[in-house]
This record gives sequence, C-alpha cells and structure tokens, in this order.
Amino acid sequence: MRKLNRGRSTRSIYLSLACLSLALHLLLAFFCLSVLQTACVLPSSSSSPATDALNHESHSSIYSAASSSHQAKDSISGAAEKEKTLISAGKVTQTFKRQSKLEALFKHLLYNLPQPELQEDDWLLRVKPNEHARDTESKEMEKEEAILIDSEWQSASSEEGYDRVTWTSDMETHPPWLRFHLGITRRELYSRNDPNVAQLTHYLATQRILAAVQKPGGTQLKLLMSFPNYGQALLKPMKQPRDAETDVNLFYFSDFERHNAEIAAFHLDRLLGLNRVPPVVGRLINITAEIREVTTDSKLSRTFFTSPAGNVCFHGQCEYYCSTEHPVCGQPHALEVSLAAMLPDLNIAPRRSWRSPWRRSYSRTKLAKWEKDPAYCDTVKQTPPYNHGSRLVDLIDMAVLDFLMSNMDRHHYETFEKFGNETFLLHLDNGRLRQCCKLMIRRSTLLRLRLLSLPDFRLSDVMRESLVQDPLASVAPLLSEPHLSALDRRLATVLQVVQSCQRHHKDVIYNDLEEYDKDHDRQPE
Ligand SMILES: Nc1ncnc2c1ncn2[C@@H]1O[C@H](COP(=O)(O)OP(=O)(O)OP(=O)(O)O)[C@@H](O)[C@H]1O
Ligand SMILES: [Mn+2]
Repeated sequence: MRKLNRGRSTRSIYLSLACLSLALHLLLAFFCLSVLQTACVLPSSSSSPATDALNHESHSSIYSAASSSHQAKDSISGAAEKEKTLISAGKVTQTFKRQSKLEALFKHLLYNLPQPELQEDDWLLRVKPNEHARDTESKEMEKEEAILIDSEWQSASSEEGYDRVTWTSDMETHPPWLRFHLGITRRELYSRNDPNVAQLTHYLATQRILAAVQKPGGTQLKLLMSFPNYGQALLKPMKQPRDAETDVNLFYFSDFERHNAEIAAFHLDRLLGLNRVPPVVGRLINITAEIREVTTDSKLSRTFFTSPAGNVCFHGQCEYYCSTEHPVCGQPHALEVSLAAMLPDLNIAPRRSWRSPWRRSYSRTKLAKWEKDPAYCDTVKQTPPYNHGSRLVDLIDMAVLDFLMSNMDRHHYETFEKFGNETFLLHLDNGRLRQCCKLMIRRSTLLRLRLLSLPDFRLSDVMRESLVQDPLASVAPLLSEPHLSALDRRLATVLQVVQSCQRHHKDVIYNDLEEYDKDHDRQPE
C-alpha cells in the first residue's frame, strides 16, 4: 500500500517536472524566437538591398569616383529612409530590382555638372526674376517686358478663349508657355529640373484647342495650334504606323515625318543632357472637333474628305505629300499627333539659320562635298564660325542626336540671333535622321554617351522609361522594341567611331570639363 502510494507520488513528481521542463522549453523557445527575430532583422538592415544597390551602382559605374561626397551623403540618408519603409512593407528585394534607371541617370554627376552662373545677357528674353535681379531691374528689361506683355501677346481679337491677358510681371501668374520662353538661355532651351517643362507638356496635351491653321514654311504638312492664354504648338500628324521601318530605297527626303520621332527626339535630346529640342508631347485629338471645326484656314478646310472606310481625312496644301494620295486620316475621328511648344515669336527673338556643313546632297547625281573630300572636316574647322568656341562640338552633338535617330535631313540648323556665335544650336525638325566621322566631340557628351552604353543606364532602357511619361504611351509604346535596340546599336557605333578617330587623331576630344578638373583632383571618367 505504502509502496503504491510512493509510486503514485513519484509519478506525480515526474509529471510536474515534465510539465515544468516543457514550460521552460516553451519559454526558452519563445525567448529565442524573439531574440532571433531581432537578430534576423538587425544584420539584414545593415547590409540592406538599399546599400547593396548603392554599392552595386558605384562598383559597376566607372564614373563612381566622381560622385561628390555631398551627393553620396544625400543618397545614403535617403536610402536609409527608404530602407525602413521597405522593410515594413516586406517587399524589399522586389522594389529594389525595379529601381528607376532614368532617375539614377539624372542623379549622376555627369548630368549635374557645376555650371558657371548665368549672366544677365545669357537670358533670351529677360533675367529670371530673383530677389537680386528684381531690385536692379534695368529700364531696358522693363521695356522688354512691356513689349512682351502689352503688344506681342495681347490680342485685340474677341474670339472665344482669347480673353484679356490675366498674367502680370509676377512669374507665378505666367502660363507655362510663357515661363518656357522666359527660361531660354544661351546654354539651353530649358533646364531639366524645371518643373515647368512638365506643366508645359501637360498644358499642350490637355488644354482646349481653339484654332488650327496650316503653318507655312518647310515642305511637309504642319499645323499651328492655338490654346487658351495664347499658347501655341506645332502639330505633326501620324502618317504611318509607328513601327513601320523606312523603306531603304526611299530617296532621302521622301521618308515621311513621324509624329513619334518628334516626341522621341525631345526625350532622347534630354537623355543626352542637351536640352535643345523644344518640349514635345503626344496627344490623341479629334480631327473633326479639334481641327476641322475650329480652323479658320479655308485652304486647309477645303482638303477635308471622308474616306470609303468612313474615316475623316485631310491633306492640306504643301510641297510634299499634300494630296489625296497621302491623306492624314482619323479613326474615324481620332488622330495621334505630336505637339511641339512654339519658340518665342521671331519678332521678339529673331533666329539665324545656318546651312549644315554636313548637309546631304539633295541632288540625284551629285555627292556632297563632305562625301568626296577626305580633308573636309579640316576645312570646316578652319572656317568661321567653326574655328572658334564651341560651335563645332555643338554641331557634333547634333550629329550624334541625328545619327542615333537616323535623321538624314538636317540641312539647316538655327540659333537665336541675340546670342551671336556663343550659343547652342536649336534642334528643330526631328522627324527623320545620319552624319560624318571626323569629329571633335565634347568630353561631357562622350562621357554621357559612355554612361548610356553601360547596363545600369542603358540608352534603350532609359528611353523606354522616359517615353512612358508621354500620354500617347497609353495607346501603344511610342518606340517599338526594334527601334529601341537600334538606339543601343547606333550608340555603340558612335563610340566605336570616336575610338577609331582617337587612334588616328590627337584632337578628337574637346575638354569642356577643364573648370571641373581644376576644382577637383579627380576626373569624371
Ligand atoms: N517649335 C518650334 N517653334 C518655332 N518654330 C519652329 C518650331 N519647330 C519648327 N519651327 C520652324 O518651322 C520650320 C519648319 O519646321 P520643320 O523643319 O519641322 O518642317 P518641315 O516641313 O520638315 O520643313 P523642311 O522640309 O524644310 O525640313 C523650321 O525651320 C523652324 O524655323
Ligand atoms: Mn523637315
């Protein structure tokens, strides 16, 4: 009996011991888990994908040495912030894999090189109002502004939409197109970081179309469109499917202009860091309501007809392709177009037109001089204005843009008269595209081109990303994949040409980064 009792109590002791041990194990496990969890998070945050991405970026970039410490600090603290939110969202790696190449490109030092401060006469129309300039505004500038506000832009017409001007000299009140005009400098048409560029393209893409007339000059059909508040844009219609490839047998200038090429040219020029193409945006317009019904151009309205398929078409009147054989047609009313912001009126900002030394021969039988004369480039280099300043390298910048887009038709280029020979070249008419070999290329351009050939900033990738911002991208990609890969291929060709030129010539590179080199011991390459 006693034996039995002892046996029972021993069993209950074992049982409670087992329970205790189980409880202890559970507690331990719980404790371990919580500790482990922290241990898991902490080390991961110290080698987070954010810093990995940063490291990866700087390792893979041959230009990493040039990143200024200031920029690096900014991006590290920014990355730490991002990292926190990303961890809590639990999508760490995914998000970082999709990091924007376009954003990374524009953050790169080569796109943020320090520039000398702009002087008063570096502005095309007037000094941008800042506190200092406002105090010292000269009589002349006041006069210029008076011209701008009172006569040129104010219309006596009482047509619908042409209300009295509502803006004052205060920048805040200016419509986007006016801010664009006032932002033009000797160096560039717009600043990439200026939020007004997006406002301007949004304005052109969404505002009511008040009038449409044919724009004379040039050879192919273009319309001048008017928007509320006196905004204007140059319209080029879609004439062929976007992904149509040019027939290799077409005579050079017989290739149609492409509205998407105009849009792509604006994005490409901006990606090259040039900012010399007036902002262009795509828009799906109603050919009937937004051209036929608002046009005051009787010559234009007489060319409208309805096609057998029931689509509304017109052809306008011009030198090339303005006939019933080459109509511009809606589906049945919808038409894709490009709208380029107009430059300031020629009365306010006269421009000079220059024949391109490398313009192609427009004769059926004769070759152009540059095609026959191997020393042609040397001749050009000795001829004003190419013998001085940056005109030749500006021409090469344009040639690179043209070659990348395959534009064979750059016969002329323009500059703003006010800036004489010390100014950029306007990159107008980018509907088509080719070029010359012997070059003197800007160092900054060459470095940016090399950057765009790296996988992290690949031209086709940043271009694809940039074009997605255009409203027409929602209809279909603005450039098809074969067109995008052609850009990478042509970029490689440009770099090869520069390389082979460097093998044969000493003075291939024009160092526009001398000032930068002086301030920094390191070189951005
Ligand atoms: N955004 C703009 N703002 C103001 N003027 C412009 C703009 N774009 C073009 N122009 C002017 O209109 C002219 C004709 O434009 P564009 O070259 O695009 O047309 P085109 O029909 O192709 O002419 P061409 O056959 O001579 O090449 C240009 O030479 C330029 O002076
Ligand atoms: Mn043209």
